[in-house]
Amino acid sequence: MKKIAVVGTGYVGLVTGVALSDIGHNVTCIDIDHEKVKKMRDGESPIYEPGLDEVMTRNINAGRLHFTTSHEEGFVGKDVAYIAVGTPEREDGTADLRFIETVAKDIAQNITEDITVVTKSTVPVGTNDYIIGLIRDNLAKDVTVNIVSNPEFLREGSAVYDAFNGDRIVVGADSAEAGDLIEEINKPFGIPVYRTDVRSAEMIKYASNAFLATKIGFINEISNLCSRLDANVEDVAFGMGLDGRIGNQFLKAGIGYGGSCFPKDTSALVKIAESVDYDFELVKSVVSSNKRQQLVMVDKAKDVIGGLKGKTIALLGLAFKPNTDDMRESPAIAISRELLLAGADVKAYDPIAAVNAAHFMPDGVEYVGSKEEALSQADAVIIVTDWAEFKDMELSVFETEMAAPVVFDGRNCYGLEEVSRTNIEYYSIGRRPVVPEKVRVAE
Ligand SMILES: NC(=O)C1=CN([C@@H]2O[C@H](COP(=O)(O)OP(=O)(O)OC[C@H]3O[C@@H](n4cnc5c(N)ncnc54)[C@H](O)[C@@H]3O)[C@@H](O)[C@H]2O)C=CC1
Ligand SMILES: O=C(O)[C@H]1O[C@H](OP(=O)(O)OP(=O)(O)OC[C@H]2O[C@@H](n3ccc(=O)[nH]c3=O)[C@H](O)[C@@H]2O)[C@H](O)[C@@H](O)[C@@H]1O
Repeated sequence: MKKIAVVGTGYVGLVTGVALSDIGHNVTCIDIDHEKVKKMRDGESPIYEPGLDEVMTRNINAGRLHFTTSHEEGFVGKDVAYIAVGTPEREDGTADLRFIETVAKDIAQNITEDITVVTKSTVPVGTNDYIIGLIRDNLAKDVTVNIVSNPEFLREGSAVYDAFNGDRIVVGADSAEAGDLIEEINKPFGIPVYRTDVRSAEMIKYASNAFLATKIGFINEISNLCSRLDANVEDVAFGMGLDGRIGNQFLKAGIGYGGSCFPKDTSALVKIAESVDYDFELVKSVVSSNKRQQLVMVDKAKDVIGGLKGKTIALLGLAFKPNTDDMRESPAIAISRELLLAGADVKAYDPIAAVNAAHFMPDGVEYVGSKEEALSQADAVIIVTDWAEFKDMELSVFETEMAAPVVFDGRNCYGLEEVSRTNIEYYSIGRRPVVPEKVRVAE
């Protein structure tokens, strides 16, 4: 059992702290946000993440999980300090290391004995070298500090599951002793540990996210061809995925990826490349392809319903993916902006993310409390997020609530056969449209 501090209690820090306490370590999570810390002390997670409250409460009650806003208190007597603060995108696309730098100085000023610092945050190659220098230069006491890069691969919405069932744990260390310590700490997870040097570990994180983003971007481009060539992207992806070299994951075509990581990490990788005079053309085109993809359903709606001015468009789902309240870089933002710009009224519903959404979405969007309310009086609906509430609902809801249901499904939630048995005019990603007989006749 080790004594561990985790700095930053966002999606990564909180889940890391909770998981490390669950395997027996004594963990103190530090955050500067007093509101968050108050909630967490009461066993309430400040983020929506399935299963998190339960594991959190279990470990608080067992006396292994603590929360504080005080760096002084948080670092005292710790063997290890994990850094899990944000590294958001700057205006120019580079990663903003401000929060990391502050934490490095806080660590230097407050540690009382030898410590290993572990960087969980996603940081450009070379950052760990810079951070350890910053810590050593600012030390208040004569102690030894080592650094380990331990990038995180969890997905939002399944973060707790991923923490206990990841494919690998990457430990990048230039000091064998520090690497051994972090490997030992993680042993109870039973997840394979891959040891490498610090810089390679930093690159593994960016390369993994950029690769997954490329895979999504690729199938999205294929879906746009399928639409034009009357092929079915779901069948194409399935057929491709049967090849073990390709694999069937991350081949779901849709309205582009969003979230706090793929967009910022692809931009940062382009900038990392530029910093060493390399033009990373492939990732640059993934970034621009994704921006275009986020608007494919809006473009389709413009064509199909004859312009958007004065039309009411319902949005089902706002979060960038289901099972999260995270709105960062959600396609819903670009979609709403474009709809409003074209003169449409936008009525939006999300089962969980609506409160958060208001901070990210353009002004002028009306938020409603149910899918029925969003659909009633709408001229058309765009499905943005594939929440189970939408995927599993009876299609008759569209017919009951809308006078003439026109559905633009950005997540391919429904089978074409099933839709064909209804009166819904239906457009999805990379599949043929379904237009009921009476609409065709009227046209
Ligand atoms: N969100 C995700 O799914 C994943 C994120 N990552 C990476 O992990 C890092 C963290 O991401 P998130 O958890 O999404 O961030 P977040 O933005 O949700 O949380 C960051 C937290 O750090 C706190 N904080 C900021 N400065 C602090 C300081 N000086 N002392 C203590 N607390 C401080 C903030 O109050 C906030 O609660 C980023 O580098 C991100 O790229 C990596 C894998 C998955
Ligand atoms: O670095 C990170 O923050 C994390 O980024 C992603 O996780 P996350 O963004 O939480 O969610 P994903 O499930 O990867 O989905 C990202 C976006 O891609 C979209 N997506 C995903 C898969 C797919 O086949 N098609 C597709 O359009 C989703 O709808 C969503 O908008 C990675 O999957 C994690 O491994 C990584 O740790």
